[in-house]
Amino acid sequence: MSLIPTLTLTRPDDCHLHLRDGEQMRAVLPDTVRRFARAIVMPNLRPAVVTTEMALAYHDRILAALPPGTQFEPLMTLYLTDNTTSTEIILAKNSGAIHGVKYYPAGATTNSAAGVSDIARCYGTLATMEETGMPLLVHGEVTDPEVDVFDKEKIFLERVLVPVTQRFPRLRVVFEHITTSEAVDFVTSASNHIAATITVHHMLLNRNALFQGGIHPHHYCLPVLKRETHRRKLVAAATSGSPKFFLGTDSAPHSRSTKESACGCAGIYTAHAAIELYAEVFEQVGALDKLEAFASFHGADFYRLPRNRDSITLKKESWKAATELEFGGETLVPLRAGESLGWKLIG
Ligand SMILES: NC(=O)N[C@@H](CC(=O)O)C(=O)O
Ligand SMILES: [Zn+2]
Ligand SMILES: [Zn+2]
Repeated sequence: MSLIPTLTLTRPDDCHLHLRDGEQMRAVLPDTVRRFARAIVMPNLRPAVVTTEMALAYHDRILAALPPGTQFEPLMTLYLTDNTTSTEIILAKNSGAIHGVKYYPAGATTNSAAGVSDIARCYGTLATMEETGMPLLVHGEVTDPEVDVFDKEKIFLERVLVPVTQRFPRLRVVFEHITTSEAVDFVTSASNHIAATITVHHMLLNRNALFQGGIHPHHYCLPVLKRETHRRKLVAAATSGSPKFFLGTDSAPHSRSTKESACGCAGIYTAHAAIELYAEVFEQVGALDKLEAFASFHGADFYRLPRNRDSITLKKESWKAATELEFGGETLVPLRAGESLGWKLIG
């Protein structure tokens, strides 16, 4: 009998993932496929994935890029714009391949220029989403330049999300990559069809990580890292066992040159060690027994998908993350580059 602890889980799903496209997608996809059965794939390509037809074409490009002999189901999303029609929502719903519609406030994050200028313009579309049960996936930050960058999520909640959920009380909503204690409280007390994803980087790092001994572009993402009190609240929510919180890495690859720049891109790459890093967070608070539900059950249940049937196994063994990874002719720097991790994927 081995004395080294192992952890076997139902194979998890990543409910918030950026796969990019082309050669870049081909470079990062194997990391996700090794760990996850399915992922909710974000539509913020250039050009944005605004129609069902574009989403289905992207779906097929992902399948064509899978490493031979592997199984993976991309769960597609549409990119909401001021001009998204109810007809498009119904087409998306009927396709069976599109599982959510992503709301980026215009200018809030990477490739959000084509996003929504004023959510009131989308009320007709939201009504159709409410009727058809199509989830609204939300990047919840205001773009008002007078709002402090660390308050953008909290103010979005007050100004936009609370009013929208009151106006459309049956609308299914995923508040993506939440970072604040206010967001945790809102989701906890909201109705059952309002849920949230939590990234591993927002649970591992507080905002000091941006400035430790100098500026760290590879710790820059949106929403930006928050103070320690918020980090703790996210860990408590993720490990609480509540079905409203589930795994969404928001793994967001950018090349080294676009991150290490005078105006660096937002996004942290975690797909190379995603479930291993979540295991580290859950272990730190003595909640490894809550990891499987958070990673493998709550997201599937929210999206009304069958739970996965196969499993993955992690072993308590130290290994070093690569210092950089190939990224379609360039390189990218993953989280923990060149540093140790305590859990290793073994099958
Ligand atoms: N999270 C990020 O910092 N970046 C994401 C976009 C997003 O999820 O907001 C990206 O596409 O790079
Ligand atoms: Zn986002
Ligand atoms: Zn994202």
